[in-house]
Amino acid sequence: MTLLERLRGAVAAHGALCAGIDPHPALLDAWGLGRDADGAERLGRAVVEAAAGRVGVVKPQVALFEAFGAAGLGALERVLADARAAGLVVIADAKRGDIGSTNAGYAEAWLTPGSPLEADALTVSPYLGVGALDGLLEAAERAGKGAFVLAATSNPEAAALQLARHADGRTVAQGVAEAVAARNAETRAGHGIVVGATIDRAAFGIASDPATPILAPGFGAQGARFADLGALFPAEALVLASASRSLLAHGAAGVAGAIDAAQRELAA
Ligand SMILES: O=c1ccn([C@@H]2O[C@H](COP(=O)(O)O)[C@@H](O)[C@H]2O)c(=O)[nH]1
Repeated sequence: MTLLERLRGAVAAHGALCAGIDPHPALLDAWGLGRDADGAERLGRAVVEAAAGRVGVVKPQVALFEAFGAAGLGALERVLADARAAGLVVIADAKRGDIGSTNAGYAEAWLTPGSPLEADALTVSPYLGVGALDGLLEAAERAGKGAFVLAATSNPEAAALQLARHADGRTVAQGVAEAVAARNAETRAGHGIVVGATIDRAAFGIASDPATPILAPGFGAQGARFADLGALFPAEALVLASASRSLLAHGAAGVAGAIDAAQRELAA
C-alpha cells in the first residue's frame, strides 16, 4: 500500500486532524513531567493513547526528543513504535535534507522497515535542491512510505526565501510543489508537501493536486482556525490539519477532549 492510500484511508476514517506530539519544556512542566527523556516519552505515549481511534495521523516533533540526546531518541523510538502499533500513520517531523549521498542515511534511519526510528513519512527540506531528495524519495517508495517536502512553511520568516521567484516567474515554493506533484504523477506514491495554514497559498502560486497530500501546520497555537479548513484549502485536496500545542495545553487528561473538539470544528 502506498502512503497516499494509507493517508486517504486514515482521513476517511478519522478526519483531517493530525495530532502533533511536541514535548516542549513548558508542556512537560504543565503535565507535571520532568524536563527529560522520560517526561518526553510519557507525554508522547499518552498522546498516542488518546489519539488512537480519534485521529488517523500523528506527527512527533523530533527536535524536542533529540534535545535529550541518546535517551531522547530512545524515548522517541518507543513513541514511534506505540503509534505504529496503534495503527496511526506516523509523520516524523525531523525536517531532514542534505546532499544526495547523505540523504540516503536519513532514508535508512526513518523510512526503512524494521529500523529503530521507523516512521511512515518524514518531513524533508528541499533547500539543497529538490533533486537531492531523489534517492530518499525512491527509498521511501520502495518501502511504501513517503516524504513531506517543505514548500511554503507556516512561519513568517520563510516568506522571503519561499516567495523568491525563478526566472520563469514561479515562486520557489511553487517550484517545490510542482516537482513533488510531477513525481507523484509518475509513481502514485503520495509524497506530500508542507503548506502552512497561516499563509496566503495563492500568493505562493501553490495549486492543489489531489494526489499530493498537504501537511498544513499552523492550526491552533499559530492562529489558523480549525473551522476555516474549508476556506483555506480546496475540497479536493487531501489536507492534514496539524496542531500541537493547542491540543496538548490542558495536560494528559485534556488531550482526548481537545482532539475531539478540534475534530468537531474541522468537520463543521
Ligand atoms: O511549516 C511548518 C512546518 C512544521 N511545523 C511544525 O508543526 C508543529 C506546530 O506546532 P504548534 O504547537 O501547533 O504551533 C511544530 O512541531 C512545528 O515544528 C510548523 O509549525 N510549520
